[in-house]
Amino acid sequence: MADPLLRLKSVRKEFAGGVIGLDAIDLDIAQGEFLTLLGPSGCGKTTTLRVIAGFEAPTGGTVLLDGRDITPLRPYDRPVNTVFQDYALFPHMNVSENIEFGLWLRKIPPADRRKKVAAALDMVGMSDKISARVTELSGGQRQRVALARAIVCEPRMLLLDEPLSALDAHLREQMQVELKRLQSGLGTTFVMVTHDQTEALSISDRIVVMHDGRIEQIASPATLYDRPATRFVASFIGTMNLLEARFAGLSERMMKFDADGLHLSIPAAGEAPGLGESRTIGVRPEDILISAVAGPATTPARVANIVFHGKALRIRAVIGTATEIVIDTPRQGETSALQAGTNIHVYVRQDATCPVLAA
Ligand SMILES: Nc1ncnc2c1ncn2[C@@H]1O[C@H](COP(=O)(O)OP(=O)(O)OP(=O)(O)O)[C@@H](O)[C@H]1O
Repeated sequence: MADPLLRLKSVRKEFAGGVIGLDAIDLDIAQGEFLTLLGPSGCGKTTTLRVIAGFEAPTGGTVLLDGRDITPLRPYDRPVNTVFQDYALFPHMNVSENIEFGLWLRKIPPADRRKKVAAALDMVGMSDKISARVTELSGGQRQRVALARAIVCEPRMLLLDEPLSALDAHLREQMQVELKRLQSGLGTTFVMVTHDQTEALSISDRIVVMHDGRIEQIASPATLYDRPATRFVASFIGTMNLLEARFAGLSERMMKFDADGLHLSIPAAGEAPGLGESRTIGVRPEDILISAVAGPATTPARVANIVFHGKALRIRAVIGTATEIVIDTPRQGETSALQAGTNIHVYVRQDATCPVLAA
């Protein structure tokens, strides 16, 4: 990436008692991107955000903004603003006063303050609530006021810590769309923390998957889904069959693998393993297809159980010696007649992207 807006260079955070919050993180964030920090509880997402904001001083490494070392700067001296999980609005102030507060601190003249407050409220669709008390607002409305307050000072970067976690599922989905629209409209760099992979996949330009204070992979949502680099990422993003497969030879630039009878075909890249050598290969449940009849590429399987998922069925089946696989199949015709114990034939979709996974 040429000249990132923000660069974390070997950033390390060791807390009192020797807990490693961040273990030498390197991360470049581009101007104007929507970047999400994703990972399980305790992986270091919030610590990363707090280090960028300046609330937490790293115990090693540097934070650069536009190439300038901002590591020693206090939060309020950074052109960065944070939207907190609980919104942190001032309950004794009305909507307009909440939004205006930061402008007042920066000694912006009253007429300009009013204009900026009106523009920020307009951006979040809350112009009609300018004089409302924040205690009278719904969760979604408070979230919008918190966003307006954060963008009104035109930060270079907006940091969002689980900003939608207090909202119910329906409103959350609606706010995801609004957040993305707001970010593209402003062209401001957004860095968001979430542990919700669906949210991360639907909203982000790039996702940083974290695990144990380290970065496992940084990629676009589609790349993370199609080509997870490690077992951790593969099992964290969506559902993935992690199959131990033996290399069975090269054919027409494809590497053939056998996973307990299931045939896998992967474009040859790099050095091929030795014959019989084993690799972990990821196969998405929707890439395993069911056939009523046996064919040269199919593998016999026995249905173990079926879970109804609305328009799809999730089938657990057993192949080979005792390998369990998960299959997602549309609910239609013959599949709706399947039940536990049914013998079926399965094969992997030809155009499936089956990543070879690192440990
Ligand atoms: N102030 C602190 N003192 C000691 N340890 C801390 C402190 N803050 C965070 N940690 C530890 O650092 C690690 C990373 O914490 P962090 O809050 O960044 O994780 P997270 O990914 O944001 O988790 P969550 O999704 O639960 O908020 C955890 O092991 C946590 O217990």
